Amino acid sequence: MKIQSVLRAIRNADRDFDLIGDGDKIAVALSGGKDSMLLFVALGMYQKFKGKNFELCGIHVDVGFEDFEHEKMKAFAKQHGLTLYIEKTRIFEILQKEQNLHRGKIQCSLCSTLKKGVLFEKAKALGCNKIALGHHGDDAVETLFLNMIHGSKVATFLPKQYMSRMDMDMIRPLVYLKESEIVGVVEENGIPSVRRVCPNDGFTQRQEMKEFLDKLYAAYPMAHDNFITALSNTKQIHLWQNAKKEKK
Ligand SMILES: Nc1ncnc2c1ncn2[C@@H]1O[C@H](COP(=O)(O)OP(=O)(O)OP(=O)(O)O)[C@@H](O)[C@H]1O
Repeated sequence: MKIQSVLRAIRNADRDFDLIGDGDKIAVALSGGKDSMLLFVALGMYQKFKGKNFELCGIHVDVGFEDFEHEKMKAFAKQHGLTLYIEKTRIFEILQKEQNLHRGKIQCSLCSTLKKGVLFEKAKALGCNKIALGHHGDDAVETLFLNMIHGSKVATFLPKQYMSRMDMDMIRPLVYLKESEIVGVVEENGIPSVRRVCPNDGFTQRQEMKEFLDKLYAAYPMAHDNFITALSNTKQIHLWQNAKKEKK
């Protein structure tokens, strides 16, 4: 896939979900992974589209892992003329505390909450009104299945979500892309990603779900596009109306 196709996918998501407006100041949440690195450069290019007047910067929350390749990330931002802020934290130290461990493992949910707090605060301090995350279509489908399995709910994250507590929108401009398309485009365009250093990496429920869905797509290839399309097919939702439960 060419970078132009990524820009088209971003433009379509922007049009369909009203992601980016005139005068926005957007902070890309940069993990260093392929998705957010691609999002950062692609939004830098999208700024040059006609009628797109918004400011852009990147924020990386440094969790405190040893061996994280900050220099690679900084060099990448510099090469593309993008402004990057790195927020140093002691999140990893907090995660490793005995009382915060779950069955001897650090908790992804706590890590995510702490990172989000730092991210929002920095974005607010910089005067940003939107935070852009690197989630894509496959992430949305995985979230849907994880919510059904573990939370008895048919729900996934939204392409645009207003966070009232912080008075800030979270936007996900890559929702129309699949992970395989992102892998292709970052390879073709030499977009780097940092080495993964989180000890939980590869051992999460999300990773299991990814592997489960890959098997399902191998058996039913059409399911891949259909699942993503189904997420916005709101006219065709048929769920049970339980009058007694709804009264509660
Ligand atoms: N340390 C961080 N600092 C800033 N943003 C982050 C950080 N970690 C995650 N994010 C944001 O949250 C999104 C989802 O997080 P997740 O942990 O799934 O990302 P990842 O798979 O490690 O990397 P990526 O999605 O960038 O390939 C990222 O795309 C990024 O926008």
